[in-house]
Amino acid sequence: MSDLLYDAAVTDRDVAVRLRVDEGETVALLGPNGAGKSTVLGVIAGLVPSSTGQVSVGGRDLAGVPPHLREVALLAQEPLLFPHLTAADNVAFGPRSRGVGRHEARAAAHAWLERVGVAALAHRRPHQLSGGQAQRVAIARALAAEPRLLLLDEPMAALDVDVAPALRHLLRTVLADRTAIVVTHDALDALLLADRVVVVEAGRVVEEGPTADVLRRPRSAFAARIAGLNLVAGRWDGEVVTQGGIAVRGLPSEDPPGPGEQAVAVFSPASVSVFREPPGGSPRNALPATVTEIEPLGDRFRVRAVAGGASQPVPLQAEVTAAAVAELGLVPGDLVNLIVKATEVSIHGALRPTWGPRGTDTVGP
Ligand SMILES: Nc1ncnc2c1ncn2[C@@H]1O[C@H](COP(=O)(O)OP(=O)(O)OP(=O)(O)O)[C@@H](O)[C@H]1O
Repeated sequence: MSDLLYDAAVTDRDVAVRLRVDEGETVALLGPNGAGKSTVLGVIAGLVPSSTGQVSVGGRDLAGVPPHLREVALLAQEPLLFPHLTAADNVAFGPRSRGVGRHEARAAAHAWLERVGVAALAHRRPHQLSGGQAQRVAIARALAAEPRLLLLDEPMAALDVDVAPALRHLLRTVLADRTAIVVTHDALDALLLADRVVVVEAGRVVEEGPTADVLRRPRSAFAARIAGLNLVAGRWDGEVVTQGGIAVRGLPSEDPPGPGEQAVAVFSPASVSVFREPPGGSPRNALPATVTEIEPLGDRFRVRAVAGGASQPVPLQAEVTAAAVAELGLVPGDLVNLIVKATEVSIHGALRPTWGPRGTDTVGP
């Protein structure tokens, strides 16, 4: 069932977008600067007036509904906490404004702070928190309001790279069963947080689809710039093993899969080289595959190939120099070995329901 139906235009910004988010689904909104992503979130949250169209959440038309009555919470890049309130009071603010009693609101605030890992900081004010801690408090505050729809506007953009992985892990857990839209410039965020991707360019939707499909075979210029990743899904057994028996070693991320659990190996085509023969005794991954397509990509070539045979195909791609293509004399149909170092492969536990439950080799719907 659809939870958000959005079909609205903001004429003076030339942003006209149609968007649907189903109950429990997380959609990543991708696009270049100025594409209109924040405008869409602003319209949903009631902060930017739309010129025409309609927005409904849970079947309720939001026309004329003030922001605080929309059951929508917006988490911005900057935590935007109330500076004069403690972390706990910031989080209790939502329940309090819904009429929840002081005692109960405090208890709820502490439970949320606990859940996001900063219960020990409940009495601090925002200026006594690091960027990552403040963003955790902001997540707790957004969730404590019990929104029907959660909007996240590049929630990790303002954070140091070393705190982003832990926060991404937290968001994965938080978003697993929630209706949400996350604006991001990061392919990995889209992959790990979202079921579906909608790409906006110059105020219009140019592409949408299941995250893994869009990232693997992007059709819009923007998606192509951030994506084109190799994704191999399977069972975790010290390496990711597909149903077809392909095994990929790599570095487990902050979300390591448990033994026997579903996992996904992610690596860039640029880290893959193509050989006719497998290099003997090498610690690298060597994936036998059949070349399906060779396309020019600026001064390089993208070699598309399929590993795992016809019954369990795993599409893969390598980005190689023109010299390498010429030297190997590559043509579609050739049998090759795709070589990638384990250190270039990141391994993630497959939490999202779109990954794995059907036991498929490839990531997809
Ligand atoms: N407050 C505003 N008043 C008028 N026009 C605005 C305002 N904010 C943004 N715009 C314009 O609306 C269009 C969409 O901007 P928006 O901020 O929604 O894009 P975005 O995709 O969120 O970009 P970014 O990735 O840079 O945050 C742009 O042309 C922008 O210049």
